[in-house]
This record gives sequence, C-alpha cells and structure tokens, in this order.
Amino acid sequence: MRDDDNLELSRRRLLGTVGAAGAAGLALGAAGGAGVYAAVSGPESPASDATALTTVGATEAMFHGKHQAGITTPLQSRGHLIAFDLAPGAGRKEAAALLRRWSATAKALMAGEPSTDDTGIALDAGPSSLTVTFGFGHSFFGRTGLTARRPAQLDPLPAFSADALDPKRSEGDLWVQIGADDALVAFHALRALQKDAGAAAKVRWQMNGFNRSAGATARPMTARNLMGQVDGTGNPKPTDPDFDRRIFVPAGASGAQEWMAGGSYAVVRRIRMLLDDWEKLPLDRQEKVIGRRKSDGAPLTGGTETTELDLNKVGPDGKLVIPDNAHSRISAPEQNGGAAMLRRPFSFHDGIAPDGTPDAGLLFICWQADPLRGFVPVQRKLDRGDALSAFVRHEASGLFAVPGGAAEGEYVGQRLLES
Ligand SMILES: C=CC1=C(C)c2cc3[nH]c(cc4nc(cc5[nH]c(cc1n2)c(C)c5CCC(=O)O)C(CCC(=O)O)=C4C)c(C)c3C=C
Ligand SMILES: [Fe+2]
Repeated sequence: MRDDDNLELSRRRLLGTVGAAGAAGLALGAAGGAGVYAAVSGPESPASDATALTTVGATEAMFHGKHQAGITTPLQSRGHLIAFDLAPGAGRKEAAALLRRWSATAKALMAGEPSTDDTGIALDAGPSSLTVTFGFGHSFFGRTGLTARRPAQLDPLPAFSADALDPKRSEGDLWVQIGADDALVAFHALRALQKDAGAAAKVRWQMNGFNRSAGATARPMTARNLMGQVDGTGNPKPTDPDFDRRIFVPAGASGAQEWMAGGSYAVVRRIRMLLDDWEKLPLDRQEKVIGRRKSDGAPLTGGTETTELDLNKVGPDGKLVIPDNAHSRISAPEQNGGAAMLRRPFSFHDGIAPDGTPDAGLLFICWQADPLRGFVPVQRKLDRGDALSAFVRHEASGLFAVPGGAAEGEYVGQRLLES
C-alpha cells in the first residue's frame, strides 16, 4: 500500500462540502506534480457532525504504512524543512527516545488530534493533509555509534562546479519535512516537533516553503514554480511499472541497507532563482531554456503537456527545436541512462537580499532508491551545460536516508535504533 493510497477524508469531520460526491468521499491521488483528486469508495459522510470542514481541512494522510507519508503525497501548499543536530552527549538512546516522541506527535497531529501540551495553534482545523517525514543524515551514524549500519547510498554527494553551498544551512544529523494544506496546521506541527526535541537535539537550519493552494485552479494541474514554469510534468508516476524500484529501497534489502526497506533517499537543495535576470529574458528565450512552452508546459516540438519530447526535431532554421542545452533535454531519463527521481519541491521566498534582489527560489527535494542512480548523474550533467544554470544558484544541500513507514505500534527508525 502506498501512502497516497492512504490519504483520505476524515469522515468524522466532513460535512456536506463535497456535495453530491459526498457519498463517495475524496482522496488525493497521483504522486508529486499534478495532484489529481480521485473518488474513493467509503461510507456516507455523517451529516450530523457539527464540525463542518472543507475537503481541504478534512483530508488525512496516514502515519502508518509501508512508506512514510510525504513522499508520494500530492504537493501541499505549505512546507517546513528542519534539520537538527543531536546535542553534545546525546547518543543512540536519546535519539531512539526522540524518534519515539516525534512519531507519537506526528501520528496524533496527522490524524487532526492534539499533541501533548498542545499549543492550540491548529484548533478548529482538520488534518489538512499534514505529513511529517523523518530522515537521518550521514553524521547521525557517527554520533549514535551506528557507523556500521550507514548505507553507502548516504555517502556525501560530490561537489558540483556551480555549487555555492552554505555549510550552516546544509546537511544535519536529523531531517524533518512537514507539509500541510494549511499554514497554521504546518506551523503547529513545527512547534510541537521543535518542543519534542527538548535537550536531545538543536535546530541546525530551517527552511519554509509553499505551493499553490488546493482549489486555486479550475481543475487540478501540475504546479508552477516562481519562474512561472509548469514544473513536475516528467515525474515518474506511481502507476509506472518501475516506480517502486526507482523510488523505494526494496523489501529484501540486505547489509547496511536492511533497515531501509521501504525507505527512500531525499536530496534537498535550496536553489535560489535569479529572478531579476530571468524576468528580463523574452518569452521565446525562456522557453528555449527549458525546451517547453511556458503557458501549458507542452514540449516546443508540439503536442500537449504530456506529449513526449521529440529530441531530434529540427526547425526550418536547421537548428534543434529543443536546444542542446535545454533543461528538459539534459535532465530527461533517456539522456541519463534511465536515471530518474521523484521531484517534490516547495517554492520559497525569504524577502529581499542585501543586494536588492529577491531571496526566492525552489526548495528542490527529490526522492530515489539510490542517489547515485537518480540525482547525482543528472546534476553532474546539468552542472556542465544546462541553460538554466545562468538563472539559478545552489545555496544549500542535504542528503538524508528516510526509513520506511512505521508499522502499527512502531516508531519511525525503530528498525535502525533498536535492532
Ligand atoms: C538534478 C536534478 C534537477 C535539478 C537540480 C533541477 C532544478 C530545476 N528544475 C527546474 C525546472 C524544471 N525542471 C523540469 C524537468 C526536470 N528537471 C529534472 C531534474 C532537475 N531539475 C528532471 C529529472 C526533469 C524531468 C525531465 C524529463 O522527465 O523529461 C521542467 C520541465 C517540466 C517537468 O518535467 O517537470 C522544469 C520547468 C527549475 C526551475 C530548477 C531549479 C530551480
Ligand atoms: Fe528541473
């Protein structure tokens, strides 16, 4: 069972807002990108519930499952990424207790229930598709005496020539991704998890992001980023036959990976967009940078958003219609020995930088079973000759091992920390 199968309306909370569709309820389907609303079967919504919520508030992601929620869950409108370092003197025992506390909090909040010493920030709201996803960084294993169980997939990413990385905003012992379709629900979870950390771990960095709100467009559509591009079209789909193999560590994983069964590796990059430069570029040149139309995301070689790129097509001028250095060409799996990743980003805007330019861009998060067969080969190629490089700057980076979902009665990471 995938966790997008586990997103459902909280029936005890839903009242009438689904209208005629209420008898069936709604669930969010499709991984990253388009975020399709699909009907699911289920009992009638109780019309007697006094607490009326929209479908946005009532949608609930399940904490327990084969995979952690927040990987194939459709993009949420709010996100917080937080990295923690274990406090001096804290080791495996303290880390296990922390993951136990965090899991209990995540489970309660994702169900729309209060946490211990609840702050009341999310009172009146439903679960609002809240997901909390936990990961371990390379340094975690040394701090907890678990170096022998550190998978090779967590080896540091190679340096790329255009990197301008700030170490203080990169990596970390522990990583938490929070996503929700309500800003207060997301902030509530952030506060609860920070308080749970107590004396065991200190915040290393935090980044805040957003996506379009559910219902803002007439129909569910692939997201746009802050450059205005349709972004997410080429993502692998959960219905693809090789989706699980590409994105998740298989059940029979052995050696240092054994505890990662059902897990995935997250590459996180804070990518600043040089929007003042980008916005000066005429539309036709912006489209050549990506190789797709800005209006609807269709390839410049024609068709609709979902039409395959024709990488060999030559225009009347004798030049390739999708240029050699177009981002879509360089990042396409067929140009990278099949390397694929699930991109699930948030946009960010942290105000205006001292030089007067917007400190805005993409909190690029991609998921894969092995970064050496996903992010790394693609980024190596993009680093060498992507037309988009002139308009972006990679400012922070992290690589995290995100274990599989917790079974009923278990906490996230227990298979690593207690066996
Ligand atoms: C190393 C991986 C990638 C980074 C870093 C990256 C940054 C980045 N991308 C966009 C905008 C778009 N990317 C698009 C496609 C696309 N990008 C990557 C990888 C990275 N992008 C892949 C694997 C793909 C899919 C290629 C394919 O399957 O054909 C697109 C086109 C639409 C789409 O498929 O999503 C856009 C637009 C930005 C703005 C950015 C950094 C800020
Ligand atoms: Fe991209």
